[in-house]
Formats: sequence, C-alpha cells, structure tokens
Amino acid sequence: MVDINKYLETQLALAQQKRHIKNFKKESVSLRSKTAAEIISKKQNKHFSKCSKDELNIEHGECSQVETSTKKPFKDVESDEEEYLPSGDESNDEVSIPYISTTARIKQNLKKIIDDGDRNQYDARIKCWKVNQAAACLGNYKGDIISADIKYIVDGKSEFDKKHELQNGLYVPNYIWRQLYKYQKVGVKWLWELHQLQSGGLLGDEMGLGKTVQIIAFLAGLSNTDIGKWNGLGPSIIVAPATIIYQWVSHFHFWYPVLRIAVLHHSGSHVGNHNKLIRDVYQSHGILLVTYAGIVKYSNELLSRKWHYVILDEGHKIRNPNTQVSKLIKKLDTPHRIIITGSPMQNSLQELWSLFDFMSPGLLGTYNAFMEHFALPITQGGYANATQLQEATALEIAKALKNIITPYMLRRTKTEVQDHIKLPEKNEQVLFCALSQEQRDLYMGYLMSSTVRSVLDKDNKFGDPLRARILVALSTLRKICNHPDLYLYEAQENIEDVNEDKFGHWKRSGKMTVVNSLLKIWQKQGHRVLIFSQSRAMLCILEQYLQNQNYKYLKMDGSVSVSQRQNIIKNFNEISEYLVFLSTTRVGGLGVNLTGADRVIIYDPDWNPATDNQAKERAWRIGQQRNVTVYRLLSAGTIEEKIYQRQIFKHFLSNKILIDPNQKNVLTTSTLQGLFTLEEPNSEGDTETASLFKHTKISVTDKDKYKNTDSTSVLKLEEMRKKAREISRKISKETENSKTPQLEDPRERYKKKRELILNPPRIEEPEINLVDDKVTNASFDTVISEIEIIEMHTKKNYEENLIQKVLNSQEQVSAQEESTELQNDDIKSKNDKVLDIIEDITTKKHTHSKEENINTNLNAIEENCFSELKSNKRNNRKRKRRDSESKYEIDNLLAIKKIKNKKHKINKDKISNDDDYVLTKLFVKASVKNALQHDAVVGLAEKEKRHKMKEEALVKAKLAVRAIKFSS
Ligand SMILES: Nc1ncnc2c1ncn2[C@@H]1O[C@H](COP(=O)(O)OP(=O)(O)OP(=O)(O)O)[C@@H](O)[C@H]1O
Repeated sequence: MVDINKYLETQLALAQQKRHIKNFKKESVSLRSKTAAEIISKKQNKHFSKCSKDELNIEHGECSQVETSTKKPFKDVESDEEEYLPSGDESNDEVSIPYISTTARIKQNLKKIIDDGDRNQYDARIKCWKVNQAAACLGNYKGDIISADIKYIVDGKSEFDKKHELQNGLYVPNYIWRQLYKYQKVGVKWLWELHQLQSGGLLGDEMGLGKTVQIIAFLAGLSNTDIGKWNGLGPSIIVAPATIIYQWVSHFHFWYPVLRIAVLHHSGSHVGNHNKLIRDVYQSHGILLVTYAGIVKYSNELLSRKWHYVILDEGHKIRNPNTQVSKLIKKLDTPHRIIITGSPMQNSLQELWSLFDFMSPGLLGTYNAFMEHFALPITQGGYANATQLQEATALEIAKALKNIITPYMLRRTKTEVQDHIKLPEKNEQVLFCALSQEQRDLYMGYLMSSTVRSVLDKDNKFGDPLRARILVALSTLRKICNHPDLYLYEAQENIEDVNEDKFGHWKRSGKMTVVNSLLKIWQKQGHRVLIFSQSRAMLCILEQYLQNQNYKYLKMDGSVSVSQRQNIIKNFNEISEYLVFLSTTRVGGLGVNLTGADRVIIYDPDWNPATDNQAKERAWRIGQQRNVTVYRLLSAGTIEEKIYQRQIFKHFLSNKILIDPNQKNVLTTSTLQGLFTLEEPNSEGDTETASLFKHTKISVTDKDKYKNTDSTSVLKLEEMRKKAREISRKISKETENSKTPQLEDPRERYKKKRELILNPPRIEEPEINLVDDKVTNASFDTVISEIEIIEMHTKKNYEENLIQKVLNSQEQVSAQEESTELQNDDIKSKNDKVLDIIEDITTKKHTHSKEENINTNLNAIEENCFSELKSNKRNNRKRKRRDSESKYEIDNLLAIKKIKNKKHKINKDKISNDDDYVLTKLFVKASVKNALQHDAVVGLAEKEKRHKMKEEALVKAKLAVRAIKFSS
C-alpha cells in the first residue's frame, strides 16, 4: 500500500513537472513563430470554409488535393500538401506540372528502352535476337548478354532449346527453368495449378524475390503449351505502376524475348491510335502493359474484349474497393486473375477483401458481411486495451480467415529462402533525431495556433469538416519536422522575405543534420545511398543541399517521364560515381531494383508502413552483394513518432492475418490530444516510442570511450606526426652521412650498427581513427580500420598456408596410422567421434548458411562419413584405412571451416562496427537521441529467430534419426 502511494506521489510530481515544462515552453515561443503560425492558420481557415465534408478521408480514402495556400511553396512544385496525407490509391504516373529542375539528370543522354508496340520495331528486335542466338550456338557471340537464353548458351550449358515438362503438361523453356531458384520453381508450379483450377491467386513473396521472373517463366510455359481456347497463351494484360512498366519490358526481353510486349501509354513506341495498338497486340497474342491510370483512360477498349490473363503488379493498388480504378479492373473480362504484391495487406482488413474480390470474387463474402464479421472483431481484439474475450474472439476469427485465404496465396519471406538466394546482411534502425531549436520553436508555435485549437476544441464551433482540419494540421506539423522552410515559406507574405542564403540550410533541420553526417561518413566509407522522402518539396531542399556539397546524385520523382525512369535507375546501378539516388517514396519506392546502393535513408515516415517497407526493399534484394543498412529518420517527440506507432499497429494487424494469429500488440488507440503535443523526453531521455520499445533500443556501449578518444585522438595524431618527422629527419641525416663516410667516426658507426641490431626501429602502426573522420587529413580510404588489418592478415595466403599445414601434418599422421594396427575398441571410439563431429558440422553448417562452398563441402563430407561408417561394418581392413582417411578429411574441413567461420565473424563484426561507428558519431553530436532496431519493434526479428530455431531443430531431429539407424 505504501508503495502504491509512493508511486502515485511520484507520478503526480512528474505530471506537475511536465506541465511546468509545457507552460514554460509556451511562454518561450518566439514572436516570429507566433506570427508565422497565425498567418498560416488564417490561410488554412480560409481554405476550410471551401472544403466539402467528403473531400478527405483520414485513413484509407482517396485524398483529393488540399489547396492550403494561395502562394505555392516552391517555384517548381505546385503543392506538396497531399504528399503528407495518408496515402490512398495514389498514382505515381507522370505529374503533368512543368518542372524546371537544375539537376544533371535532365542533361543526361539516356538510352531509352523500346517496347514492342511498333510492329516493325518488334520484328527487328526478334531478327537481331535470332542472329545473336545463332552466333552464340556457334560460339561466335562476342556482344553483351542480351537475353537469358544467350547467357545460358554462352555459359556452356546444354539443351537450351529443350522444354521442361511440369505435371499435366506445362512446357517451360529449359534455359529459364534451370535458372530459376528452387522456391521460384515452386511458384511456377503453383501458378500452373491455379491455372488448371481456373482460379485466381496472389503471389505475395517478399519484395525482391523475383515475382516478375516467376510470372514470366509461367507465361513462357503457357505460350509453349498447346492447350485451351488460345492454343497456349492468349492476349493478356499486365497492369503495373508507371515507374516499372519499362522494367517489365526489359525483364520480358531478357527472359523470354520472343513474346511481344507493348506499352499502352503515351510513352510507348506505338504510333497512331491506341485502339489500333490494342487490336494489333490482341491478334498477335501479345501482352499489353498498362498503368493503373491507363485502365481508366482506355477502359472502353479494354473492357470490351476477353483476355486470357489479367495480372496486377503491385496489386495492392486496388486495395481501396471504392476507387474508380479498382471498380474498372474488377470488370475486366478474364478467367485468370493474378495479383503480385509484396505487401498484400497494408492498412486494414478491408484491403484484403478488395484484393480477393478481384482474384476470387465471393470468397470472402460481401463487403459488409466481411467487415462486420471478420474485420471489426479482429481489429478490436488487436488493441492492447481489448478485453480478454475480444482478444480470444479476434484470435479465432484471424485463424479462420488465414485458413480461408491460404490456398490462394503464396508468400515466402527472405528469411525462408535465404539458403537459396544468399542475401547479404541487413540492419534496419529507427533514429530519433532531435529537432533544431528553430523547429522546436515553430512546432510549439503552431501547436498553439487557431487551427490546432479548433481541432482540439470539443465544441468545435467552426462547423467545417474536422477530418480535413486534422489532416491539414498534421501535415503542417510534418513539414516543420522535415525543414522549417517548408513551413515558413507558406507564411511569407512576399517572396522577397525569403533569405536565399539560409533557405533550406541543413543546419536548421535536425534530420538534415543527421543526413549531413551520414553522407559524409558513407562517402568516405565507399557506400552509396538511396534517400526517400514523401514530399517533392523536401526533395528540392535535399537536392539543393547535395548540389551545395558537390555530391553526385540522380533524382527521380513524378516529374520524370515514365520512359526515362528505367534508364535513370540503370545509370545509378551501373555508374558508381553517383553517391545518392534521390526519390519520392511513391515513385522510386515501388517495384524497382536499386541494388547499386547499400545504404537507405527514409527521411520521413508514411502513414502506410508498406510504403516505407517497399522503399527500403529496393536495395536489399537479389543482386545485392553488400550488406545493407537502412535508417528511418523520425523527429523525436513529434507527430512522426505517432505515425511510426501507427505503422507498427498496421504491421501487427497484417502479421496477425498473414503470419501468426497469436501476435500481441503493445499499442493502444491514440487520442487526438496525443497527436498534437510535443513530447518531452522522460528521465532516461526517451520519448514515447523509445520507452515503449525499450527492449529493442540500440546502445552503443562505448559511447563515452569514443567521446574521450575524440579529443585525445587529435593529440595522438599530432604525436605520431612528430615521430614521423623525427624518423624522416634521422633517415635523411643517415643518407647524408652515408654519402660522406670520410667524415664519420668509425666508432660511432659501429655503435649505431650495434644499436640497430640490438634495438631494431619499431615500425609504427598507423593510428586508426574510429571516431572522428575530421581529425585526420588522410582520406578515409587510406585509413585502414582494425578489422581490415586483421582481414588482410587472415586473407593473405594465411588460409591456404594453414590448410596446407593441416594437410601436411595429416599426411604424416595417416601414414603413421597406416602402419599401425588399430584395435577394435579404438575403431569404435573413432566412429563415435566421427558421429560427434558430423553433428557438430551439421549444426554449424546451418548457422553459417552464407558459406555456400563450405556447405557443399560439408554436405559431401557428411555423406562420406556415413558411407564410411557403413563400410566399416563390412570390411575390417578397409575400415581402418577409411576411418583414418575420413578423419583426415574431416579435420581438414574443420580447419577450413574454422577459418571461414572466423572470416564470416570478422565480416559480421565489420558491419556492426561500421554501423556502430556511424551511430556513435550521431550520438556524440547529439543529433540522434535514440535508436531502435526496426525488425525487433515490428516483431519480425522474433519471427526470424523462431524460423532459424525451427530449422536447426529439424536438422537435429533428422540427425538423431540417422544416428539411431546407423547405431544398429
Ligand atoms: N532466378 C533468377 N536468376 C537471376 N536473377 C534473378 C532471378 N530471380 C530474380 N532475379 C533478379 O532479382 C531482382 C528482383 O526480382 P524482381 O524485380 O522480379 O522481384 P520482385 O519480387 O518482383 O520485387 P518487388 O516486389 O520489389 O517488385 C531482379 O533484378 C531480377 O532480375
């Protein structure tokens, strides 16, 4: 009881303290901030009176454009207000506004990818491909690899023109089949099964696992199989976001060149009327690539025909059943409907219903019945403050739903297929960045403005749509979080008020300060970076910053023509001079491959977690060779934290349906009041999210150590330089002396020589500066990290020497053993040992799946050893020899494995050390207050751990069974 009283007292004291801080802050808001807030509020209020009630939908509706200001914030971006609103069924088609950019990208002479819309163009391409294929067959092909079949032939593989037959007769070209990963083959088989059942399906593999390739392999199979009404593959439609339609073209041209693939978009190669193109492609059983906007535009012509297949890439675009696009797409006449998406459920369960309504109409009942009997109880039971009954009901209904949808959905995660694709490591962190003083001031000022007051006022007397008011207020706060100028510009009455010198300066934004530090370090470390932001205006500020700092970059947003996007992406991936790829999350974040970068910054969070996830997956996918680090930037204590919390809740909800119905949530519903506060850190320096997910916090334990070395390293470096100067003086003196030997006393020479022999000069190790790259004049490339030094030593012939040593010693041992008669007991104990070793190897093998070669070797030796044990039983004499051979082999492999493991560990340490180093710098500079491990926050880390554990357990069980078998 005493304890409770004490606790309450402390809470009261804390609350009072908090109130005091708040009041203090209120008083300390500057006049400038107050004035800016009032000007902006006035403009917003004026706008609200024009706004109709249905214009905005806070969660998932379509957001019509909100014209909040009379003057546009940036000369080349009309209004970016809608970019901060919850994403609805947004299109990333070209923006029709004139966009005058200063970037180098415009000046680039980019080679365009040409589709097969133009018949002559298509014929010419096929002719060229056939000539090249023939040359490859004859061994005369010298050009670039233009297609998968040519690659296959050039690689010296046989039977490229054969077909691989699946059960019930689908004939997939051999050269494609053989190049598919195992799980992709499963995917193709699954699509074939759906086809036979005339059922729709959702291919939901995680992003970057090659869904496109699986679809192409399947369609190639169909076009090779003489079945059905169309005698193979009939005319089909693939609907894709504008940015990736040309990626589809190049994928088709690479994997299955013979198929005609035409783009139904004004950027396409067809000339003349689009009706003619549709007719032409239809007759040649080709594939029509259409954007989501194109479906609306060409609906009359597309709806009037029967299609063999309709495939929606990034099919979550029809997640809102009420949009025109969703309604039209569902009307397309076809028996085969496929959805491809790495994020099948993003915000709510209604989205899942909408996708299934396209694929398998009726499977999830009517919309109303589904919402009432499934969506509502699952969502209600998902909150942390739900009753036990609500929780239990939600669990059972979620299980039932999962069972219904599972047959129609194929989803594999990267963790599940890691053994096949061998992706490098990924580290994903959420950085809580401190607001700059100016941002704080403006943020507090706006919280006191009439717009926010009207939102929080219970007896709202304004009478206009509250939702719209909330959204606009929230997006205004988000602008302040990004950069003060995004907000202040709105408040400027005259354009002259803007101070050109300070405009957009990085020091005025907490998050830009972090970006500045990150880019500096990463450039020196040789990393390449993707920066995503929601808003084009913010992109302009970032672009200006990149130009000022002379960083080479490429930029892609809605203003870039659709036909150029794929080339910009290609250029970035191929030309390593570009440090940064700058893009809006919605244009560059969907479907594209940007594996040229190994660092990702998500500058501002989207309401929809899938948007951010999609963006980060551009780098961490098949084809990536380097370890990837992702930073999600959040302004601590602000609305951005609340958005992130909303993301976590949505994650939780989709995990509950797609992965594990038992998922537990820790978040409660947030209040309106909560959205409009500037959270102060608690006594431990944590704001709300950081303290909620304390267990996922990343602590850089050596923070203080680094701090100290920060200053001392300067001294050390100076000391080192002094020594170097001394040594060089000495050397030059000696050289001079050696030139004039007659002047030197022979006794002195003898003394020096003796000294040199007794005390050879120590070679100074270069000082390793792990803390502040500023204190050294040397370029980062020449400063070798400790890990690199270790690696150099371990790499340089060390491995080979050691293996050789092991081999030599083993040769001696086995020669001795050959000559010695082994006793039966001895053999038995050796066999036991072999079994132990095998178990050890097998366990280790699965914890180091990255080492492909080792695994192959280990598999071989494992098999060897078992057959060894078998033969031991048969032949005693043979057994003795083989036993020693197998031991010899195992020992060698163990030695190799040890080295490899060590290397692997060093590599892993290097990643964490690289990231630790970056984090430490950010902590030291106080620009970052806290960092969380994102995967742990959204529960993925736990899932991954469970998966790995399950895999290991399975291996052990298998081994146990084998051991029993052989023991008899
Ligand atoms: N079997 C394969 N062999 C070689 N490359 C492959 C294979 N499968 C996929 N890839 C490559 O992996 C990359 C990712 O593939 P793809 O774009 O199809 O992934 P995705 O699952 O559609 O991703 P997203 O969901 O982001 O659109 C591409 O560059 C693709 O060429």
